[in-house]
Amino acid sequence: MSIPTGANTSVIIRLELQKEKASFGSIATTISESGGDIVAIDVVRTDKHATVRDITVNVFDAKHTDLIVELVGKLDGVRVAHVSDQTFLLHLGGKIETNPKFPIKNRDDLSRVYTPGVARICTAIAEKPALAHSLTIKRNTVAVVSDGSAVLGLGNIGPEAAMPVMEGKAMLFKQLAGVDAFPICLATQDTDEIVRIVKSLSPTFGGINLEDISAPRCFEIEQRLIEELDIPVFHDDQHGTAVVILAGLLNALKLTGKQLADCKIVVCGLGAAGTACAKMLIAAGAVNIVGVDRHGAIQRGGTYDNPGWQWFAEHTNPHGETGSLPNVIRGADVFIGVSGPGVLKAHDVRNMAADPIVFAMANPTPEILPEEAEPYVRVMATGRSDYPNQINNVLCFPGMFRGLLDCRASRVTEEMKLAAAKAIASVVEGDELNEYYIIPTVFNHEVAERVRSAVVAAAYESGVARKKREKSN
Ligand SMILES: NC(=O)c1ccc[n+]([C@@H]2O[C@H](COP(=O)([O-])OP(=O)(O)OC[C@H]3O[C@@H](n4cnc5c(N)ncnc54)[C@H](O)[C@@H]3O)[C@@H](O)[C@H]2O)c1
Ligand SMILES: O=C(O)C[C@H](O)C(=O)O
Ligand SMILES: [Mg+2]
Repeated sequence: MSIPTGANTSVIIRLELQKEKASFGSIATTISESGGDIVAIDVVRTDKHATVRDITVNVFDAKHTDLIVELVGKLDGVRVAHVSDQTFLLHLGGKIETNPKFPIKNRDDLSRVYTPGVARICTAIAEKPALAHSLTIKRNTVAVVSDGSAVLGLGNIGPEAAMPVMEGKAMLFKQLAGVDAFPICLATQDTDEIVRIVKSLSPTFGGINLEDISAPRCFEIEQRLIEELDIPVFHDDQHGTAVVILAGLLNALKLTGKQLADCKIVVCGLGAAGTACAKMLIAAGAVNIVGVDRHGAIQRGGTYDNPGWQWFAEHTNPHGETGSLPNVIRGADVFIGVSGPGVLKAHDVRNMAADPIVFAMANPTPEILPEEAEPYVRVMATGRSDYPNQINNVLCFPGMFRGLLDCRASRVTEEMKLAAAKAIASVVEGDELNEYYIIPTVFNHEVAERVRSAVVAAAYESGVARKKREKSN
């Protein structure tokens, strides 16, 4: 397969050009010869002798920007006045805000939304707490809670640095499924304290989306919150990721004609995402999974302190494979990476079975770049939006919570997750399915809607929906 590579971000380079000396042709050539893609040119001002232009250029990273700026700055009659990064610009002041549903226009309105009218609503809820679902934001609002301990693949970068990711998730909740989500980043990584804080916050919310909390603490935090709260709790990096991986794999296997039960699947990175993904694949029928972390493969029958790794020791590696990733990847049909950048090498992919499937999902930098895997791989996916086949939990969490909130489910069930995976896979149908299109894009409106319907149906079947089922005609 041949994979188009994408630029990562765009910068605006402000140039001052001396009309007599500078040639715009040579600027454009310099930028494009150094791999930059000019997407817009705006004239800022111009006079008899000089012109100032903003050139918007798609670039790969900061180093690439520096190279382009250096080369352009050396051209005759050109001065680089300023460089701004579009991604930073769009984060100025954060990405979300609160908006009232209607304006308070007069005293009458004021006395309804606020004192004294609001007191009647408070009293009604105090007498019947279930009314919070109909008379407050609870029924449409989700907390996106992180402690900043496993932010993307960037690691333990802390709560302030986690905020942009959580704000981004909140935007996606709203845009894709109409769910109001609040980013909440906590200044603690203590399990007991996180459980206590989230429980205390829960009256405001209809659901809790845990995000970027590292393994193994994430397992206990999620489990305790599920047991102690009456609203659904969902650790996105575990279950959202597992759902989308299964969806992508079901479709990729259709292309290769292989059966899940016959495949050797190597999962690399046995944290939140890797553990949940292996559990889900086994629930869906996988038999031969080998889990690998930094120290190598998890041994069948071994003893591990980490509860996730202990699960691998009890349920995976049926043939007792040993060694590091280059050893166990031999003959594998599928590689699933949820570890860190650059872990998988091209020669590892060459040693896989025929028609290898590689899901390199570490963010922002995958285990292997598509262009490196290209000569050897049959189906390739990453977690990023700038390559084909984006396998990212954003395909799951908006529709999942839309469904949970719509039927007032008390918790997330295994049946819901499996149904959600099948729903996502079903969006790519028939002839549409090919190596570059195994999974729908984030912008396909069918995705959240199908996931929502699948989750609601599964909630009623398993008896966890608390809203009366609406009669269908
Ligand atoms: N595409 C998606 O939707 C998606 C979803 C969740 C997580 N992820 C990515 O998966 C990665 C892990 O996320 P997580 O939430 O499970 O984090 P985590 O901290 O819970 O687990 C990460 C695990 O990977 C292991 N690891 C790190 N580097 C490794 C290496 N070089 N070789 C082998 N193992 C290694 C760690 O030891 C740890 O066990 C991150 O890069 C994250 O961005 C992607
Ligand atoms: O945030 C993402 O893009 C996906 C995932 O939740 C991750 O942690 O990498
Ligand atoms: Mg995450």
